[in-house]
Amino acid sequence: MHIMMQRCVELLKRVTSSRRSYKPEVSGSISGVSTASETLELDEKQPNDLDDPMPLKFVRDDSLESELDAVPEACLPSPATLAFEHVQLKDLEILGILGIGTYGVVKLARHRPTGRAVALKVISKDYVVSMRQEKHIVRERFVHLRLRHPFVTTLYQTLQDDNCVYLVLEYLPGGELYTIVHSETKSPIKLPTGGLPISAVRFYASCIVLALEYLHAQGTIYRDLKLENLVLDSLGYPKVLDFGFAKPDGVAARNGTMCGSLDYMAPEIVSRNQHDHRADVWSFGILLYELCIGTTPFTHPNKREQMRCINEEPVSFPNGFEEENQAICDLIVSCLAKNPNHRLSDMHQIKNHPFFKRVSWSKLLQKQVRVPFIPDLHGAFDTSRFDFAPEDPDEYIEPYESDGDDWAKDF
Ligand SMILES: Nc1ncnc2c1ncn2[C@@H]1O[C@H](COP(=O)(O)OP(=O)(O)OP(=O)(O)O)[C@@H](O)[C@H]1O
Repeated sequence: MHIMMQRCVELLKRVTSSRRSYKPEVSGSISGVSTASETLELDEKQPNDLDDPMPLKFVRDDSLESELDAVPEACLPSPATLAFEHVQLKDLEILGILGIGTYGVVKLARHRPTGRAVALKVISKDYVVSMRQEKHIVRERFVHLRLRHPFVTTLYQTLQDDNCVYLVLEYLPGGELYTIVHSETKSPIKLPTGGLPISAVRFYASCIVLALEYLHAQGTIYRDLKLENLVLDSLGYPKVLDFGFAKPDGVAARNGTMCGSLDYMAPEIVSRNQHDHRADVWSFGILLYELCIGTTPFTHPNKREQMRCINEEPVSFPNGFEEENQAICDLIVSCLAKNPNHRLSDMHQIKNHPFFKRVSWSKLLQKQVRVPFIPDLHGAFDTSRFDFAPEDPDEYIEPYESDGDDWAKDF
């Protein structure tokens, strides 16, 4: 494992309590995948295999250039639309580590000139190159910078120095939705039987519907919907973060691109068929199930068997749940049709489903509805909703030696 990531993982391990047993602290990637039935070839730097209980993130390079060509220029961010720009690294006081992802360490920082809290996603250039993820990181920046929505994390700016690229994000102090669903100690609304009360499910799901509706209208497929990528703001509203797998939808996804977390992955992605925004509808169905039940519906310690379940097994609910919760179960089943042509086709159809009948979408968008859980926070720098680790003063960052390909030039 890369040394910087390893040090951060060690640091967080010291403070991390219970996490999803099947969530990796740093997940792996599979390269060279050709068909689902073939043995998946693993990147030698990631010693996982299909029988490993750790989940994998599936990544395969696809051409960025043609996707960028397909995005109308009007969609690109104008500097005038950015609310918080001209941040310089020297102005950021790093306070500690909020989270570790596959590619980045996310730190809390104080912007000294304004006194504002920001989340700084730090990504080692050496790590990016060693994992052959240059195009995905460039795409994350490209897609995320132009997004502005109440339920999408704002990316203010990107930066770079010799060894790292940086994403300067708004800090969301309410913690991950994962914590609300799974934590025994930090979730006052988690049901003893697992899952959340249906009214809370409806609230979080409605916000996510609006976020996905916005992303799809922007021509972006998100492709990485999961509880860990939904973080609450100070009012308790969830926001989508992490656009590492998002892609402009201008060009249909080619065969072969596997991306996202397997638990949430649509059958057409698992089977390496073409996919579009309906892959997000599937992931939304999985998320709904997890919000209700407390687990995802297609899990198995063996990844090949899990893929078979995703492709073949019908979704089933615990005893009695369906009888008492017909509307949400119907919605889940309609999102989890194996064939994307038989699925609810878009967020508009989902909004019109009876489960959301009483939702006032306009009030929700203005954040004027009753929230099931308001984080108890003390100030803009409160980290109590995270497994926060003070920054390691000895943190080592692998020096980066460019081979001449200036992939980070726009950061
Ligand atoms: N803006 C933010 N505010 C608060 N916490 C954040 C923010 N951004 C990220 N985090 C925390 O850091 C974690 C990792 O961030 P992120 O998902 O962006 O990294 P990643 O490397 O892309 O991860 P992944 O493994 O999902 O690809 C999140 O799950 C969350 O806990």
